[in-house]
Amino acid sequence: MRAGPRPPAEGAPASVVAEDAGYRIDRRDLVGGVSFALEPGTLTAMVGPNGAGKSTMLGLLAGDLAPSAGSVRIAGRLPGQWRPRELALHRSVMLQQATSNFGFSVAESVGMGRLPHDADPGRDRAAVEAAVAESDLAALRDRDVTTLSGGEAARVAYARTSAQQAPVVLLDEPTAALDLKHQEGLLAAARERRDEGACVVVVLHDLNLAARYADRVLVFAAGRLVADGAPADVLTEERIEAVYGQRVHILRHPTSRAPVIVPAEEVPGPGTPVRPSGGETAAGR
Ligand SMILES: Nc1ncnc2c1ncn2[C@@H]1O[C@H](COP(=O)(O)OP(=O)(O)OP(=O)(O)O)[C@@H](O)[C@H]1O
Repeated sequence: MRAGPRPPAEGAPASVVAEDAGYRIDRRDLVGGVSFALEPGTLTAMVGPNGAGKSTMLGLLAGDLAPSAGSVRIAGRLPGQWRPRELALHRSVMLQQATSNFGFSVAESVGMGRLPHDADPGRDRAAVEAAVAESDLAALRDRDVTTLSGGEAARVAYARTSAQQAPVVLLDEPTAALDLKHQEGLLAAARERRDEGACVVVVLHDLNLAARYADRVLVFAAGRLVADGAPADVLTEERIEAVYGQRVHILRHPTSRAPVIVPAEEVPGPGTPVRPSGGETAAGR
């Protein structure tokens, strides 16, 4: 059994609240006028085109960036009201560029997620073992982290976040480097954290993963929150085209009925002969 976050008490404050939050650099609003409240026991996906402000928003939620307008509260408190270790116990963050800790093994690197906790060898070991198993890292546990592939390193970064067992879990494109099976595994693990009562926020580019795993989708465009709601309500053909400039069709997943988003443009199928644009083929010469 994991000793994860407990379900919230009745009347507990929302896990994270952004109120008219903004972040400005060089007279440009990277994020502006964003408001939402995320409850414990929910999994929220933040989606939107490159440069829309998702990572900046995650940095604000984490308390790593100070808003230049409005406010962001974690469990009712402003970031400045947390001591660093307390904050690390309360929220875990997986950044987009997870760095490798030179000279450490996979198990040691995952164990770093336990640093904010009071050392309790039994509990720490159990948390690390659970996180190693959850991210399918048993066969790699003694490997030097600097020798890992990109996807393996991302799984270690997620496992470290998971071992932290924080009630707020913030993940920035955690599946970007992962193969199909490990993408599903990671989001299923994130959903388990949600079921244990955590507030999970995940930045995703894959709208199909967002549609299948998220309870709620926040769509960002040009630093603004342009849609907020259940995946089927938010991920419509019109909105995706407007936000991404890409025409899509929305199909339905055969079992879950979740939206399945596919680009509208045809591409040649695998059996389609590729004709040379002109002149002779190499074989015909
Ligand atoms: N330190 C900075 N100085 C200037 N501009 C920045 C800085 N950090 C981010 N930006 C810009 O702010 C915008 C939002 O960046 P952000 O990383 O939040 O976007 P994103 O939605 O996460 O994008 P992606 O999907 O490409 O990861 C981008 O245009 C980016 O170039």
